[in-house]
Amino acid sequence: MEKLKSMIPTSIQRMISASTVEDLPSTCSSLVDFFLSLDHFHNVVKQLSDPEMALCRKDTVAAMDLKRKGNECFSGGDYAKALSFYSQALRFAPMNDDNDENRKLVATLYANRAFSLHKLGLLVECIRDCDRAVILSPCYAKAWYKRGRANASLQNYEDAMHDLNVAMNMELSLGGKNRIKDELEIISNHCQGTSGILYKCEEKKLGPFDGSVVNNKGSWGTIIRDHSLLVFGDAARSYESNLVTMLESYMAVESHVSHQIKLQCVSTPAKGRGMASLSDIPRATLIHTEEPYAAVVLKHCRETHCHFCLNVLPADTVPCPSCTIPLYCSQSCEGKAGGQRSWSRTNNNSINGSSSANIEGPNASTTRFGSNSESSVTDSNLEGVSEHRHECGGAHWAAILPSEIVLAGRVLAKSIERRRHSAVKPTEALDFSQNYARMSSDSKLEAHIYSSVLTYCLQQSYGAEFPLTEASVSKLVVLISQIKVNSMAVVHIKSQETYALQQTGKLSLTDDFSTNNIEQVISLSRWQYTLGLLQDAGMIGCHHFISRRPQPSPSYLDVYRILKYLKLCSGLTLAYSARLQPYLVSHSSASVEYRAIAQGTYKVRVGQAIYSIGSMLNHSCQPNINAYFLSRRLLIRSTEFVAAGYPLEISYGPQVGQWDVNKRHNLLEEQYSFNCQCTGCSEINLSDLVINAFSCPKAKCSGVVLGSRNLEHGKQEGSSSRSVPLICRLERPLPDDKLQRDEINEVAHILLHPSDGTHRAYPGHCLNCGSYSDLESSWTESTKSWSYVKRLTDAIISREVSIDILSNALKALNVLRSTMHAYNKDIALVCGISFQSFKVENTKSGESKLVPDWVEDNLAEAFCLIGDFQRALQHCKASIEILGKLYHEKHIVIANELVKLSSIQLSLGDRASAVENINRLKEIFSLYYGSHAAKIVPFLGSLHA
Ligand SMILES: C[S@@+](CC[C@H](N)C(=O)[O-])C[C@H]1O[C@@H](n2cnc3c(N)ncnc32)[C@H](O)[C@@H]1O
Repeated sequence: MEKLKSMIPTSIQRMISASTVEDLPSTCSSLVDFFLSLDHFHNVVKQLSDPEMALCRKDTVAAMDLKRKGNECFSGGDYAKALSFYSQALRFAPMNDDNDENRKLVATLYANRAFSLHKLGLLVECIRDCDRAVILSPCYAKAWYKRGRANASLQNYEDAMHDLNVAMNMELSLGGKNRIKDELEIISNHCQGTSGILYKCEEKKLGPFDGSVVNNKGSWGTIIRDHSLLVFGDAARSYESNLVTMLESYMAVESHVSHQIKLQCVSTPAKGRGMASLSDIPRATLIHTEEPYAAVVLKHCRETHCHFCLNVLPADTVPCPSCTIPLYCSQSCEGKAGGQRSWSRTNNNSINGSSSANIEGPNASTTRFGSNSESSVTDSNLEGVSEHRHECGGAHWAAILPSEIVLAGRVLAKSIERRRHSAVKPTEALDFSQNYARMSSDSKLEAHIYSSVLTYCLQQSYGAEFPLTEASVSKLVVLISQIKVNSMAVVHIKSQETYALQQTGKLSLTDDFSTNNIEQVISLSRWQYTLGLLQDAGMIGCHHFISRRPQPSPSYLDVYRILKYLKLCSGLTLAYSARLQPYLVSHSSASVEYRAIAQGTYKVRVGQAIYSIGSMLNHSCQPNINAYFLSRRLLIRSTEFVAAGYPLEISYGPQVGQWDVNKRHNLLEEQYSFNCQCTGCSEINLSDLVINAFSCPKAKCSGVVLGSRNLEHGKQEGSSSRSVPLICRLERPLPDDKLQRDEINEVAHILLHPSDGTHRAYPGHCLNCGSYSDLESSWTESTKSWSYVKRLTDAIISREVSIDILSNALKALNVLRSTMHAYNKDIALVCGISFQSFKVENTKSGESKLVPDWVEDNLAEAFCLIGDFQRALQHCKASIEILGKLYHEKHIVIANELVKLSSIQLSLGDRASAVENINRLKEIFSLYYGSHAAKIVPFLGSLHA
């Protein structure tokens, strides 16, 4: 694209740079004329849209080669790698209905993958792959046999007997028949011996990593099907009861949208249209939910998240039938996304009157065990329109162009298809605002280029319905600018935890164990399975796991790696960390202490989507509603009481307390091209005053010393025609502290009306007592101190925290405390804030990338890492205290800190305080997520003292 851009004549570039929406017909016309006469343009679009030149075409040779590699790995015992090769092979394998050879190849690949999944203990996934294999090849004995084995391990004896009987009938070899007979006998004996309820696995036959339950004590196993979890024994019971308790405790909070709440579109001069409710809304009310008009997975999640529902992919991914790019979590999602050609939808599973009529077909609404996504994606959003069909068939433009351009293509394709189906005008559903005039020259030019290219690509699917004319290109330019303003990032919540291991004061954990590939293999059921395994079988499970690793004698480091590898959910980790301790001590030369510290949640952007109502919500740096997502479904919940008619506003990212007003404005201007007019920005509030402020040099004075930057904002506000704003809004009382409301009001008055009073706000002077502070030297000192903090950050990231680095950081903290104001946000971060906030950086390719804004670089974290939980506790408390001043007391940031605090308290055996904090954090999580808190923050259910 860069080359194409550089070839555009300067005159056209200038014209585009100065254009408004009204000029688009002429700018697009000039550009289209130029492109049509340019060979390079024709080459580019041909490469992008011609299926014959596509890089993502199906390829039998590649599929066969990958299958061979998979077989080699399987024979060599590397099942994780084998799984990965078979999945790759499936992506390349042609899946057209009319070719028996292709059908056979795909069936074999699913069956082979099922064998690998079985070896890895992923039984539910194994069954799903067997289902797929028998749909394609109903007489495939191997697939029936493997499904029978997996069903037996899951205690589905009836299904297991049925599958094995079918396999027996189809198996041709005598040896094979005998093996199946043996299996049938074992199952039948177990069923008789246990009345078909209790199944004692024989470790010899069904070893832990032969895909069966490690349960050599003969204890109970449980499967919680509706949550797609596989938990065994005590783990299952405790998980189940926690889940029930959690769900019960949230019953009080409604779990569906209140019918009384009717939203209406309102308009204000400052922000344009927005949404408000016709009636009062109590806090924590679910106000609205909706499926996207169109959505797209972000590029960095393509290999890890379902391209339709956006959930994390399981190990048994389903590829697109017609190209090699999209991956789905199930055939149901694949069917909804709608590639060009799919396998026949007939269910061939009625062989021998099969009772296992659970074979997943795209028409089936759920699989037997349910996939995490199935239940959350409704059919109502489909309206007969498939999202991927126009991109499919082998052309790779959708894989190359930036996500927001692909999203624009999807929106347009949907409107064309809707028109085909119901005579709706293509523009009718797209009544969104745009900010074209405020876009930078570069963005305008890029929008023009991408629109021309996309028009050409879409033309391949829609021909005369979307011809390559300036009208089409201009429509797309507007659409792209609408998407820039109105699309929402689909964000999923993740939890995180730190493992702490102490060995003679210094911690040195260089993690050479690459988890990346394996992580993709591990699904939730696998974590739970292994967790159940560890808990149920105690250390035996751990031994088994470790014995699979190359090291002859497992050490504490192995356990650390395993925990990291498994990414166990923090609460449960806490629960069984005590069990690991004796193991760790007995297996390492030095005394080792192990603790797990829950770190709360952080957000990950997985997709970009357009919502009919959600995209109309305006922004506020002090939002009164929370937007969150289940799969790709948007949910809106009030986080405070909102009076009828009062605007409902989400945060597009920045919030009061997180950044000062200037930073917030810059970000909103850069990313969304508007100048924020929210209440949080038009009022002066405590956190904006102190967030970057210095302390008063006079002892015992808690006044604020502002730098010139803080004052600049005040002057800006003062120069506007606004009157002195009310500082303390009714619904948001400031914390009752030394800095009283009167004082804030007074400061605001001074800032906004400098000539009115006797006081003047000068940089470097305390607003309370007027004492002068040398900000120049404060800056120098604090800059030096930050460098020590930075070193601590690096040490934590590399897991190499030494006493020296830590003590220097502590000294730096003291300096910072004496120069910066007590409520300075950065000090809170140093003290112990652990939430990871992410900012979006735009790379050169125009694709957004997530980078950590502030990693867990703090003292509480560092003290956890070296095992000094007492001091970690102090710093964590200090952090919460400061954050309490900057945010309102029920802010999600506080909840995240409380997770860590209660986790440390549990580690220290202070149960009473932990319970108090756990209750506080649960209250906050339920305010933000209501009845979905248990689903979104799964560790809540198990975080109990
Ligand atoms: C997603 S749209 C919201 C709906 C939009 N107001 C409309 O009329 O269609 C985002 C746009 O609304 C306006 N907007 C939203 N929040 C704002 C705020 N806090 N201050 C000023 N303008 C805002 C900006 O023009 C922004 O580009």
